[in-house]
Amino acid sequence: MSAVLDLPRVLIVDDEVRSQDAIRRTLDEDFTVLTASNADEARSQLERFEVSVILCDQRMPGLTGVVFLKEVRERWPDTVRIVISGYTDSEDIIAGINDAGIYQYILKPWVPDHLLGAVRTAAEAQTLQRDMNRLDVELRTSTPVLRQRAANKLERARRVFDFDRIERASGSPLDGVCEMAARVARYDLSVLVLGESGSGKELLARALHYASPRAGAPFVVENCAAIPDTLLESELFGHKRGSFTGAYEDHPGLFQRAHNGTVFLDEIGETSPAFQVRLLRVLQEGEVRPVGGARAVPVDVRVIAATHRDLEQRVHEGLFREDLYYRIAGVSLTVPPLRERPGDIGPIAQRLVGEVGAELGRPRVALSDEAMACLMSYPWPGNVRELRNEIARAIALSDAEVIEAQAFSTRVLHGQAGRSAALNGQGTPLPASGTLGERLDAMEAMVLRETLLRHRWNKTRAAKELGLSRVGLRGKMQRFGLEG
Ligand SMILES: Nc1ncnc2c1ncn2[C@@H]1O[C@H](COP(=O)(O)OP(=O)(O)OP(=O)(O)O)[C@@H](O)[C@H]1O
Repeated sequence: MSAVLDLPRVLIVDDEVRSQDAIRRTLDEDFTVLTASNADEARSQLERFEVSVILCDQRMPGLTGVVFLKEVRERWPDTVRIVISGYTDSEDIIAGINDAGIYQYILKPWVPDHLLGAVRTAAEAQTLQRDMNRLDVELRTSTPVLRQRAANKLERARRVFDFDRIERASGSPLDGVCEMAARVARYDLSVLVLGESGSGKELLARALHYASPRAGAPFVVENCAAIPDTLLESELFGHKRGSFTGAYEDHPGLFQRAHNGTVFLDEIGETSPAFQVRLLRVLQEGEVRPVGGARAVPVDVRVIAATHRDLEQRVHEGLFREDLYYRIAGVSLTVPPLRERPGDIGPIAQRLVGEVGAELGRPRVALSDEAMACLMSYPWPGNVRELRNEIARAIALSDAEVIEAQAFSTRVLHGQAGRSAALNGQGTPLPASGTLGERLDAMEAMVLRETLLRHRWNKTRAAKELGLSRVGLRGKMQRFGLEG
């Protein structure tokens, strides 16, 4: 470990000691570097130290980096997550970008300056988030200068998480939802956000928090479906040292960390009856009793809960406590699924291209008109999250700065096929006129391009799939002007 202990901590998880050393040498001057060779070692480092950034190799003994980082997101949400991977792992990683909340992925062989820059930016992002969480304390206890600084930071956070951050077309059904959320923000009512998975419930809850008088105190998120009951209780209400195996020290719990702020309880509909009783008691009494603790601790939080279920129906079925339902559903807001507001797809896609492009180091990428039309005609069962994943995938798989529709997955192209007579059964646009030879040529060019895209322009693999020799494939690529 580096000698200077007050530098931000970075944890490298890699089973190859030589890679660990190379990364350590790159980061050593700016960070306190910790290392782990496997998930168990990484967990014990995370339990012992506050880690700003975790850099995890995608290939780990027993599990993938992305799977491990999902766990890190749930248990240590403040640690910014970066994955380092080989070229061939990118599909897996793109699929996990949202689930594991990966801040960035870095391809091997990495360039030292690039790696250092990425980790510095990640550490700054973590500091900003942590600062925002501490604003409340600063505002209440510090000198006028510090108070002013804290107020400025809060103003910045308010701008970042403003309702305008929720992209939508003018006249979108979301206008009414945001208006209502902005109105209830100033009153200390509990709010229940309903909507399909990936539709933007958390984004709405965050905007509501930052528009509320509690904005200076933390906004903390717990996904109630992600962890088993007993862990959920200790996550939310805390635990005392020794209260169960693995409880090595006192742990304050999210309700305490969110004191004066907002707790966002995602997927509340998935909680067990036993947990619902405990949560109800906390909300009624305004105090939490850590697992294994004798004393209750007073907490003042606003609860925003969310679910993709019909919670009223679950109450009728006896699966959700009625008294808890009325506690958490002071006001209900519904985020409509993306397919019910197709006008929003365009503005959201534009924003996501900008955001994801910047994250992947491709700030100038844009969508072709045809690609945009393709996105707009797909029903998006996974809502904005699916749209974001699709855009991330297309950017990563395409070398060009203008993303064409062919860079999308066949699922999305296929969705377009269902609604357009000009498309064949593969979802590939066919020329509407021309001789049979010309139309077959156009189709052949599309099949070649689609296959090459999927194999990231690896000619050996594309030729193998198509039953061609490499030379044969190269000849066809030249004929159709395809370049990789
Ligand atoms: N209107 C929007 N404008 C821009 N980004 C959006 C919008 N809606 C959602 N997103 C983005 O889509 C992703 C999913 O949104 P979010 O996490 O808020 O959905 P959710 O409904 O809470 O999902 P889940 O219930 O599965 O947790 C996030 O990256 C979010 O920033």
